[in-house]
Amino acid sequence: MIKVNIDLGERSYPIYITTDYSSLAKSMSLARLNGKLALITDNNVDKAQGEACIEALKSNGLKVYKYVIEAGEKSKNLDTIREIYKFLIDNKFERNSVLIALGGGVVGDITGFVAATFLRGVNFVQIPTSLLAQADSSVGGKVGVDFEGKKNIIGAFYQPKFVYLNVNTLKTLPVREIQAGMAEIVKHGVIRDPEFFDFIDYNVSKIFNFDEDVLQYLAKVNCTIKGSVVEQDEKESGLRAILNFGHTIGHAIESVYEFKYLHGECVSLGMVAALKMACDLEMIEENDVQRVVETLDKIGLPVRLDHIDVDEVYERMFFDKKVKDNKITFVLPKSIGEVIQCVVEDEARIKKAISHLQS
Ligand SMILES: NC(=O)c1ccc[n+]([C@@H]2O[C@H](COP(=O)([O-])OP(=O)(O)OC[C@H]3O[C@@H](n4cnc5c(N)ncnc54)[C@H](O)[C@@H]3O)[C@@H](O)[C@H]2O)c1
Ligand SMILES: O=C(O)C(=O)C[C@@H](O)[C@H](O)[C@H](O)COP(=O)(O)O
Ligand SMILES: [Zn+2]
Repeated sequence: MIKVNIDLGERSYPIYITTDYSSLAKSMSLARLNGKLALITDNNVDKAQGEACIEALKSNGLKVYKYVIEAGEKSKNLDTIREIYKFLIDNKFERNSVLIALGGGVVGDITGFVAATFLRGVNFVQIPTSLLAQADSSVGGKVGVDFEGKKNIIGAFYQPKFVYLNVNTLKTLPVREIQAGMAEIVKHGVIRDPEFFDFIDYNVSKIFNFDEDVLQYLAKVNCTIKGSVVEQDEKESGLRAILNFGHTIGHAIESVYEFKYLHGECVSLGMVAALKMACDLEMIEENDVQRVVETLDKIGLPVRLDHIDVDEVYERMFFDKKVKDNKITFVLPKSIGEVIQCVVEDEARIKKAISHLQS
């Protein structure tokens, strides 16, 4: 088992990178979590992973209350939150209770938000089962839901007690979801680590063939990159916004197309648009842009769309959390491994970047 620590003072926690559920019960004891347990999952994950995970928890003699939501982004809203609150109240959950998120980013974001707000905060554990959740959403404490078509507009920062990352859960994940998860991994390489970017590019086929060593190394470096950014700026007052590379345009595409495209797919498109904008601004070499686009393409991620409604996407970008005084801050790469934050006010330039996505 590999351990990565996220150092946030009294909110510090370990990420355990494993290949099965056998250390889960021990991890619960180590974290001194012995209150009532609610496992929140979705219908797909429940079918694929529920039994093995619950069996592992029960080996501590723990009773597990399970709540299953419908899979997909459309569940990431306040209606689902309300139903989970009712479930917890009906089953008399108390302050020392533990909410376990078993699933992808949707389950993690929802469960974390309930944990942050129910009884003003109960214990929270992340067991990420999608590649995207293992590489990104289970780490760093951003939790929340979408509202009226706007992404993550209601939420909190709330850290888990630990993250239990079993790379073999990926074996039951659909290929399209693995591709989507890879977008956030490529993002980490582009914003912080050129060697890691090369590693990803070189190992694409091993990743898709579930090579345990490659997957564990991938998870370790990802969590270390994301963790180091979060450690320096937990509440996103500055540096952390670099983790939003590709998300300004990406989130807008996600909302405009009403979640027809997966989050990771939209991040891929958003990264391509940001790279093109940086190239137009002569900040990055064309060659670096091409390398990232080729890697995304090799993974099977979208790098353009048959049709893109440039005006709609532009309007929707103004709900981004990086908007201040109606001006948008973009995260733009200078090279593979380095990004800067930069206000871009020129509407024509922004629209040109979006229109680069039209095939
Ligand atoms: N909090 C953060 O920092 C953060 C970071 C990145 C993304 N996000 C959010 O995460 C969400 C996307 O996460 P996601 O891509 O994991 O989506 P998801 O949670 O919808 O999971 C993707 C799909 O895979 C299924 N699935 C997950 N694990 C499985 C497994 N092991 N076997 C079989 N099926 C499995 C799910 O049921 C779902 O259908 C978005 O809402 C995004 O905004 C949050
Ligand atoms: O952890 C972060 O910080 C991120 O920005 C990671 C993103 O990949 C993630 O999609 C996040 O949920 C986006 O946050 P938002 O604040 O732009 O809604
Ligand atoms: Zn993201």
